[in-house]
Amino acid sequence: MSDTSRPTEGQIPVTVLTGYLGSGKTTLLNRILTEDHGRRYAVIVNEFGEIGIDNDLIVETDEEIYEMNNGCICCTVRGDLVRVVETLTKRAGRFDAIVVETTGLADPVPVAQTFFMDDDVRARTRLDAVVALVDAKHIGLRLKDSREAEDQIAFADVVLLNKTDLVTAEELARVEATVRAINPSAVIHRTERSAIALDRVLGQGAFDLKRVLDQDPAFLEAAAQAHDDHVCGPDCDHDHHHHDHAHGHDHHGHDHGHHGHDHGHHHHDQGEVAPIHDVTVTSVSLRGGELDQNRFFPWIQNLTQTEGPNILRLKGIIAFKGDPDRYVVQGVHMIIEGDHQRAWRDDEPRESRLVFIGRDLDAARLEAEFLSCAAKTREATPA
Ligand SMILES: Nc1nc2c(ncn2[C@@H]2O[C@H](COP(=O)(O)OP(=O)(O)OP(=O)(O)O)[C@@H](O)[C@H]2O)c(=O)[nH]1
Repeated sequence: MSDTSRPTEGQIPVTVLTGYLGSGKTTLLNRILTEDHGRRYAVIVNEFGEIGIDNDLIVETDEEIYEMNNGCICCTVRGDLVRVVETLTKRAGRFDAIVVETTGLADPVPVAQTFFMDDDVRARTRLDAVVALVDAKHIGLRLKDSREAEDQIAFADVVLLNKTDLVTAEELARVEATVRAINPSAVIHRTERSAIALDRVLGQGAFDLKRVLDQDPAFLEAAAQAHDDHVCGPDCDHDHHHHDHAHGHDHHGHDHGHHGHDHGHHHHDQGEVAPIHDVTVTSVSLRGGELDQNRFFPWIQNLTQTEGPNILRLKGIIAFKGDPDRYVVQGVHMIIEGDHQRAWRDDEPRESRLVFIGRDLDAARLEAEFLSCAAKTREATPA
């Protein structure tokens, strides 16, 4: 391990959680926030769909949670990340460590660089480990169509090979061999529902700057360069080393209702620079009032069976008419699950929110069908 990555007294350890959409990051985060480990975590969450569902899916906690929704953590809001971390480090003593949950489409490299690009941040924090969640069931598909999925695994210090319940032993062995081929040095743990002794994930001292520099000698230079433009502006080409995927889809097209994703990765608007994300992925955010469960469930089940391959992720908080509890629905491709969460509070509107993230999403159709699940308001009384 190099000197630069050696922990020194007073540096706050930072764990970066990465992994593709729906791989189990929030599930792990919730374990970190609820298990009785005697440590306090400050959490920074960056999400992709824009109507703030992720924050609602994190367990209620006394820990400090910072939501960053105005773009993707690995590019446009990196300056914000520096500021949040700076703020946190000034409050050192109130927590023991920082956990950063990135969006499923983020490249962990620029997020990691953040902890080296600013002198203050660098002096006060220590990147402990980049932990990648891998969805054992869907990673095969993802590696075919998404560069991000591979980059996330390649850069990880610790990999949780998750959702082992959804694959056979043979499939799992194949997936593990694939992960190993992408990243020969990561520690790999097999998990179900992200269940793991947290001391195998946190406090690892696993981020190895020397290994990173061996693979990418420009890592720290790129970090310094990123510091110059700080908010990673349009000319941000600091570290897009292997983001060479083509784009060309109109990913504004699905901007819908209450802001579709509009993701904020529009480096290409300025010309030459390749986008650092898979811009064929878009999101559709929907809002409505109370829904009728007899309409909603058949619709969403049918939709995920027919459109599943294009739906990378769906998440929703639904208000069913007559139901005192919030209902959370989540899906990854054709696998969908739902559960009651907690009672609606008197001071919150009984509103239903649903976000789809995927490819070729038909926003108009999704919205029309979603709205047609609305619970009927009181029958009109005949005059
Ligand atoms: N069957 C099964 N489902 C899992 C497992 N781990 C997580 N899930 C489910 O997969 C879905 C996605 O899990 P999350 O923890 O929200 O995934 P995430 O990586 O935070 O998702 P994004 O924030 O959208 O990228 C949820 O419905 C989880 O309950 C697992 O090991 N097995």
